[in-house]
Amino acid sequence: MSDLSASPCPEAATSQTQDKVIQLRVEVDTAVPLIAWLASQQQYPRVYWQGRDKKQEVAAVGCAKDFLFQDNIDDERLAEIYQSQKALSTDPSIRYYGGIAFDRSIESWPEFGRARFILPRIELRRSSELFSLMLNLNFADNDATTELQQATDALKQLMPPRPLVPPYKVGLMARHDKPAYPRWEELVRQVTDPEFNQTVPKVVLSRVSQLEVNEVMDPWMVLACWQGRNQNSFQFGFQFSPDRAFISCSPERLFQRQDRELHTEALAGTTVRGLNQDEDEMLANQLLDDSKNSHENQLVREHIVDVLGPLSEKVDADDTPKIFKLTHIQHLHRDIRAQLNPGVNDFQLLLALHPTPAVGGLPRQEAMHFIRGQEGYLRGWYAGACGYLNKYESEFSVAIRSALLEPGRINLYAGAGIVAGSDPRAEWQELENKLATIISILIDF
Ligand SMILES: C=C(O[C@H]1C=CC=C(C(=O)O)[C@@H]1O)C(=O)O
Ligand SMILES: [Mg+2]
Repeated sequence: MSDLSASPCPEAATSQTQDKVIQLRVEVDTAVPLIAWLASQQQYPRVYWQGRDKKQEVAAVGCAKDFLFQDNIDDERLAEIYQSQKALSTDPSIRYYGGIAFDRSIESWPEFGRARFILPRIELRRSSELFSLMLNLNFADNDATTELQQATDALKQLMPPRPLVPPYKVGLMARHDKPAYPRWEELVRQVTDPEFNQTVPKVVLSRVSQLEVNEVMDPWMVLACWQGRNQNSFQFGFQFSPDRAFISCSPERLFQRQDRELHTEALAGTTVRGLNQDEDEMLANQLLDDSKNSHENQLVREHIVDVLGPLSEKVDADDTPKIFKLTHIQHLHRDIRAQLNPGVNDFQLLLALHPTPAVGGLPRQEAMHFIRGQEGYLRGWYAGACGYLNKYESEFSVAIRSALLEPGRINLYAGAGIVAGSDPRAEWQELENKLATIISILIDF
């Protein structure tokens, strides 16, 4: 790492290229525990990302460029800004990390905004077994001397990784669910009412469970434990200031794009895991045969195929669902692949695909309208889309199984797809099942 701290000089940075945004890289010859490294840094923002296949892992600190859309956001403008930012560099390795809120037409959480993307100042990336340290320089907004001074300062502030304190349970003082059960029951009844359901066949209702705690939790320690107990998921976190962090251990891919090849999926329909292999198998078979759960998944598949059609040369989706297993629950899952039309960009994909009927509903606008008016709390980045983009590849996960950590409070989010045949009690229990992994980490019971 000392190589890099010594190297940023204006000549090295600007002479070889006309690019305004450039990245300097050095290989790191020892394995670094990335979450522990991130937890010991003192700079903000702090970002962590690990893909579901575990091939790519990133910890990033500081920022060389920050796009925050706090009050309002015009999707076309967002796409334009990204296109012009992309034009500032020819380096395929430069990535912007960030997320969009579930509902960009209403207010979102402070700091996170309706959308926020950053070009980190420093990234530590693992690609399979190889580690590298990247320094991003942005000469579009700063003169060379100022930019290099800021970059050098950021490098000097880097700290070595400290071992994370072993898991401990928090002292829980109170828990508040919003909506609480009586309201939940009312909402499920409204959505399953035949007249409503005829025009709006699916609404994904959700709940925030606010845990009042008397300790300061290190979000990165919580994420590291969560990661240890939920291997089959994306893991990511965004902390823009010391007081708030959004972390997620989500099984759901919104999309992965490599050049024009797109992978997405329909993940919806849920049951618990069995206590032994036979019971687990039986539950999986019941899930595959269950009409309510099949309908939940089928609606997602159909919608994704429909919206990808105009953007793609070819779309291909699994006809029958498979089982996708997590630690405490199992889902129905269908793979969907597409060959995109030339020129389709990531923001077009984000806007077309998000929110999928696995987190919003169908028809999208009517379901969103219902959620906005009735759910009774602000989803913010829960069920939003988080990930990274660059010229040739991008990946986004749907930010479910997520938590917002604030001083004295942990907000846990869970939702369930409500369709004809949904029972309020069973769907409430499904929310609980979806929180089982994180609750088992946080609380002694
Ligand atoms: C909305 C969530 O889950 C979605 C993803 C998989 C299964 C789901 C379900 O069976 O209801 C949901 O559509 C959540 O976990 O908050
Ligand atoms: Mg469900």
